[in-house]
Amino acid sequence: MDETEVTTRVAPAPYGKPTVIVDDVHIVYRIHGAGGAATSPVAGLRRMVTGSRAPTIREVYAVKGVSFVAHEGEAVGLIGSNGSGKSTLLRAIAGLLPPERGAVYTSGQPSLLGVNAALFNDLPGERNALLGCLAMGMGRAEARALVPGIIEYSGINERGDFASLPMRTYSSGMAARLRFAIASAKSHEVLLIDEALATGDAKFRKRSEERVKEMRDSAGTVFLVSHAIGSIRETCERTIWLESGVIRGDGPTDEIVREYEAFSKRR
Ligand SMILES: Nc1ncnc2c1ncn2[C@@H]1O[C@H](COP(=O)(O)OP(=O)(O)OP(=O)(O)O)[C@@H](O)[C@H]1O
Repeated sequence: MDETEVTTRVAPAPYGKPTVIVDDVHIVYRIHGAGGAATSPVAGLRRMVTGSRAPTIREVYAVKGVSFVAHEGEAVGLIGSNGSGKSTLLRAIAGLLPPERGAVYTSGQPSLLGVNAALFNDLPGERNALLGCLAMGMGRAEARALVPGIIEYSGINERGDFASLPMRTYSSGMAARLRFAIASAKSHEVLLIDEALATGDAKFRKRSEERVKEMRDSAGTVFLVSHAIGSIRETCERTIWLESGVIRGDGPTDEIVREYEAFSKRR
């Protein structure tokens, strides 16, 4: 494929109604006080001579005119090189980053499950599970009833009673498992998962892949950002490939992954 060509082969699958519409979205980060390129000694000297001031805002154009539609019952993989804009796009879908141009329309409030999902390090896992359920809008009785199942599903107690110990005593994999278990205790219309499964071991990855499929099958829409191409293949029948903030491919996972892998080998 020509490097500038964009592949769009979304099969007319029997999906439900659109849940996420991303319409020509552009995202720009502005870093205040970054000084721009004029921080070199020569630029500094020029500023001394001319009396000009250093620019204080630097812009990073992270997403450049991205458009697509996702539907009920779809699991969509997001792949691409480091810094290609995957997390930025996910945060924009979650409503956490306002687009510079274009718009995102979603049915309901999407839930973003990321590596940084807010859990409290000084509180035990079981307390975090309760708070997580309350934060997702559940009543106290419902949340309490779900906690044992969450702990069981996360598997954090497989090597002792870790649920009653502060989260800071957990390995990063255990924390990731608990985070995923909390998020998946509720069914989401749109669930956005950013590398959250990556630190789990093989057994947990298998289990979380099954859970993603269940959510997709119960008419949710799941987006999965991952460098673990195996997980993308396993859970997503559609994949969007981003490169430098632009969609390079959007279609059946097998085809898009093949093109991405060929591209990665050429680099
Ligand atoms: N908070 C921020 N402020 C400024 N620039 C940012 C910020 N977050 C990301 N960027 C920049 O935006 C671009 C896209 O980053 P993003 O994290 O979305 O990429 P990614 O595809 O998720 O990368 P990775 O695979 O490494 O996680 C990069 O150039 C990055 O440096």
